[in-house]
Amino acid sequence: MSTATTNTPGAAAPDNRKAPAGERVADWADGRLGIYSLAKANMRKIFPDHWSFMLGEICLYSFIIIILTGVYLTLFFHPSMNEVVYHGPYEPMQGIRMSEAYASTLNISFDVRGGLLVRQIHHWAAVIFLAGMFVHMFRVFFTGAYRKPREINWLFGFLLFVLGMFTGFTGYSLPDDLLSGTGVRFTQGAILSMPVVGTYISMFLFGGEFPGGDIIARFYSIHILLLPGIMLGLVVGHLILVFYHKHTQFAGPGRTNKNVVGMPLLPVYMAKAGGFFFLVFGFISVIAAIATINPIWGIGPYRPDQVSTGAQPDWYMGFAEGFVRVMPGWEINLWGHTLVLGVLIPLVLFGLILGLLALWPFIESWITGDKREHHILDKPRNAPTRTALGVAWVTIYFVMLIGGGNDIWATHFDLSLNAISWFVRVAFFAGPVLAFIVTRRICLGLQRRDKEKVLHGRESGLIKRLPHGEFVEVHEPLSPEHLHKLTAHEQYKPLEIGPTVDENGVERKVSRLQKVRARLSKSLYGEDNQIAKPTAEEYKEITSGHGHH
Ligand code: HEM
Ligand code: HEM
Repeated sequence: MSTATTNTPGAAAPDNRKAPAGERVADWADGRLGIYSLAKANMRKIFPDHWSFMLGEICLYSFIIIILTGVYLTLFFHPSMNEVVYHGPYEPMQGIRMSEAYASTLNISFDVRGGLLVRQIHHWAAVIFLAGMFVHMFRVFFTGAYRKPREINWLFGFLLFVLGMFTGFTGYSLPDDLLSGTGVRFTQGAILSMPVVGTYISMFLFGGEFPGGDIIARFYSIHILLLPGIMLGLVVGHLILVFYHKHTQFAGPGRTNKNVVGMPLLPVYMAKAGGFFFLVFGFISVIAAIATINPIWGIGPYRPDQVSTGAQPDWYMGFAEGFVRVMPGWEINLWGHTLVLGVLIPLVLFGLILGLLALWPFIESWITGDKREHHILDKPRNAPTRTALGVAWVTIYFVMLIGGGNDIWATHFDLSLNAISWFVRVAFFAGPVLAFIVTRRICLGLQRRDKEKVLHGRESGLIKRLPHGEFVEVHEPLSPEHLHKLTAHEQYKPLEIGPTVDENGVERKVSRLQKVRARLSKSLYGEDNQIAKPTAEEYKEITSGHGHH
């Protein structure tokens, strides 16, 4: 601290006694912020390395890019539904009536320096952000990284995914072009289908009858402030928790549930991360510079009496759209009120299917009864039921995405729209079941291959002829490291209810819930769901020469 100095004010200290400038700045900052001890404790934090741990970073960097470009767009975008007549540089729109929001987006695209590029970067980054979150979420799912103690962080992440979807939706609704207006109309239909509260919510949100004059301004506040603000808080919380829990790692020699093997945060990880940020930014900018996204000038301003053909939401909303498109248009009448099941059921299913994923960590730990901490990741093949359930979920998602784009599939592949709707309806039920069975079999097959490798070594491709004429392939033994990786996973033992009568003949009460739990545990994690790992005896027996090629 500066109290140690003997300098009188104004008299410069001799140069050789001065600390380097960097150190003095650091000292100055530390005296006011006290960050030294915090940094010291965390700078050498170890991060394990695996390519799939980059996915969270892609989410982070695309989020930052979205915020940076979003701020630029706010400088020129006018969130107003007031009508104006267009007199800008885009000739085909001359004299056309449109909202100020649409006119200002045309202005951003044609007049503002770098405007079109920034708009495109913002939109492409949003598409990549959500794709990144989707893949990151499934990296976490398939490796079981959501298990204790990371369940809350899974929920934080899940919220980020859902809020990201709605932030994207409010964003692409802002330009008030024909496509975005169609999307808003779709949403109003979904809101109206809610019993009792639907009409009130719609009137409140739109400030009267659709489309009203308020929705763009309201979506604007939600889009640039409310949702990104919450998301920013969640991202910070998410990363603090990643720090606090420490990152998980895949099994390997020397890696246990109690340590982390990897590189220090500073300088190695920070340097990598910094470079990776610019790579992601560069990649998104190149795409934005060469691939048009949302050319709003092509379809004109929104008018409630028109709908554009091939109207598609961004990919992350296609799943919700699919439910509505393929659902039969059922309606029932209850006490003089119409209940639009054709929209209400899709709305409920949308929430249910997403909710199931959010709650999965809790459901799984309830079924397995596993309350231990897990810092070593599972290989997807070693948790066949979980992997198969995840693939079944993804299958529903993508089947519904096909449903959401049924018109595009029909026009591009010359197919009947009805045939596609029927395909999606059948696939909604059959697809996940099929995906579950096939995935589980593949996982078990891979487990069998791992066992085979452990016991008989790696196929070398060398064919040898034995003295009695038989041809055999030479198998090479695995390295100890490889052997460790293939055998480190633990195998679940399903929950047992145990004897219901004790040695004195007293019956123990077992609730129906406990029975269901034990049955689920057995059918999901029982013997049929895993290939027993080779035992040390088996390994010794085979590698000692008998039967070994
Ligand atoms: C704005 C969106 C998100 C950002 C910026 C983000 C960022 C990150 C980062 C940088 C990591 C550490 C590196 C890695 O494992 O990839 C991480 C880990 C994690 N993320 Fe996310 N994430 C986001 C969304 C999600 C979502 C949607 C989920 C799941 C629903 C999720 C769940 C997790 C979990 C459980 C971990 C800990 C994993 C472990 O330690 O192995 N995150 N996240
Ligand atoms: C997760 C966060 C966000 C997502 C997913 C997102 C997504 C989008 C999308 C898809 C659009 C439509 C772009 C187009 O015209 O083609 C948009 C528009 C817009 N966004 Fe965002 N955005 C996010 C955050 C922000 C933030 C933080 C700001 C400002 C601080 C912002 C400002 C704007 C503005 C002003 C527009 C209208 C201009 C235009 O459409 O070109 N956004 N956003």
